[in-house]
This record gives sequence, structure tokens and C-alpha cells, in this order.
Amino acid sequence: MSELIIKNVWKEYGDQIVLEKVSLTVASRAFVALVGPSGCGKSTFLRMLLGQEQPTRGTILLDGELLSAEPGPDRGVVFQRYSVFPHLTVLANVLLGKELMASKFKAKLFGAARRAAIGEARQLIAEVGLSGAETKYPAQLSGGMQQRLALAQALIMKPKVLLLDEPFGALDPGMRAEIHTLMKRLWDETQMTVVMVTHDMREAFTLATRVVAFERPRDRPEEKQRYGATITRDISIWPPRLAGQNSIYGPDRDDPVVSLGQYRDGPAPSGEK
Ligand SMILES: Nc1ncnc2c1ncn2[C@@H]1O[C@H](COP(=O)(O)OP(=O)(O)OP(=O)(O)O)[C@@H](O)[C@H]1O
Repeated sequence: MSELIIKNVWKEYGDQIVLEKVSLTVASRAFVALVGPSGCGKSTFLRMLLGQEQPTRGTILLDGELLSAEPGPDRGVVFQRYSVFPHLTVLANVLLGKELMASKFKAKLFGAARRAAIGEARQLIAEVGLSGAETKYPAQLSGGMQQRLALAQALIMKPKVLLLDEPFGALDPGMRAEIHTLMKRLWDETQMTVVMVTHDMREAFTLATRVVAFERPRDRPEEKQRYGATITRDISIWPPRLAGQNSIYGPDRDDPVVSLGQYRDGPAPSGEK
């Protein structure tokens, strides 16, 4: 289970109201894309889900429990850049979460526990397509490989919720399509709920089960600070995509959702073009 319930959340910085009256229930194993104009508070909202920021008002529950006041292993995060540590190898980056769990100060595992963690890390590295790069440093990897590494680093902790802040925004289209395929597979195979901020509507509709738009309903320049953004659209993708269940969209597809999706590969029924 990994259901998020956001109840009447507000976020203010000093006099500035960034978000107001945000209420949203995200079902376990959903993949929600957050979209909206620049500066409307999407990243702020994601940081509240992570526990890096606290709501000024309102509550956020994960599986019925109030979110802890700081980031924890139940929430993984991947940013557009700088999610991985440049001075650590690929293997060490993936191991880090486990090592920090074992010892916050020394960040070391020993003996059988270390061997088990290394085995798990290698398997994840293979799953994200980075086998053979275990001893490389992030600077020796392409942007796409670095984001694959960031995903592996987040996933080793088996988070209930994976938070993505424009994780693929800096990648060229080819790499982006490849990592979309990987992302769909990871979401399909794991138990996690995914919340992703993106500026790319195609990406939102390609990956998500639901697209949620934030906007400032009253956008008068003289009132910019006085009213926050809130959810103005909430679109469930049709036909529904459910993690772990057969979908008419194979995980290796990178097509946007279209209403003719059922027969994109074959001839359209008579009368349809
Ligand atoms: N720590 C902070 N202190 C003060 N103001 C902040 C802080 N973090 C964010 N803000 C303000 O909150 C507003 C929303 O910022 P945020 O980065 O969440 O928007 P966004 O929708 O993610 O933008 P973008 O799409 O451009 O990344 C901005 O006006 C920003 O200046």
C-alpha cells in the first residue's frame, strides 16, 4: 500500500501564498504527473511530499499516517540534476542509502550485510541498464545514464512513493524515450506510487495514469502574492493504466495516449481513419 492523502494544504513563504486549498488523494501504485506554469508551486508541492518542506496549513498522510517531518526511506526522489554524488562510483552511489540506514555517521556496512547489499545494488544497476559501469564515476556517464543511476539509487530503498522533479527534462529526445521505457517498466514491476513534476505534456500523458494541473485561479499582477495556485484540472488517463496489470500499452512503447490507442498497430475499424 502507498496511498497519499493531501487535505487542504496551504504553503506560504512570508507574505507570499504559493499554494492554497490543495486536496488530492493519490491511489496506491498510481503514477501522477503534476503540470502547470513555471513558478506555480509544483516543486514546492513535491518537496512537501518528500518532507523537505512543511505545509503552512493542512495535512499529508501516507497510508493513513502523517508524513514524518523529514525525508525518510519510504520516499525516494530524483531531480533533474545533482541527484547522485559525483565523488562516488556507480556502485557506491547505489549502496549509499543502505549504508546510511545501517550507520548514519560512518555510512558503512560490514560482512554478510555488505555482501547482500552489494548483490542487491548490482542487480538494480543491471535492471536500469548500467551493468559494466559499476566502477565508473557520474562524470564518466552520459546524462541519461546518470538519471538511470539516480533511479537505481532511489529504488534500492524500496520507497513507497517515488518523487520525480523533471527527472528527464535535460535529456535529448532519444535518451528520454529510452528512459521512459525503463520508467514504465519500473513502475509496472514495483509496488510504488509515483508523483512526477514535468513541463512536458507529452511526457505527462505518456507515462502517467493521471495528470493533475496546478494554476493560480486569480492571476492579477497586483495580487500575485495574495493568492496561491491550486489544482484546476485532474485528468484520469483513458483507458486506465494499472501497475502490474496487462495493458494495451506495452511497457516498451513511448507513444502518447490517443483515443484510438487500441488499434494503433492494426487497421482502424471501418469508418475510422
Ligand atoms: N524556500 C523558498 N523560500 C521562498 N520562496 C520560495 C521558496 N521555494 C519556492 N519559493 C517560491 O515559491 C514559488 C513556487 O516555486 P516552485 O519552484 O515550487 O514552482 P514550480 O511550479 O516548480 O516552478 P518551475 O516550473 O519553474 O520549476 C516561486 O515564486 C518561488 O519563488
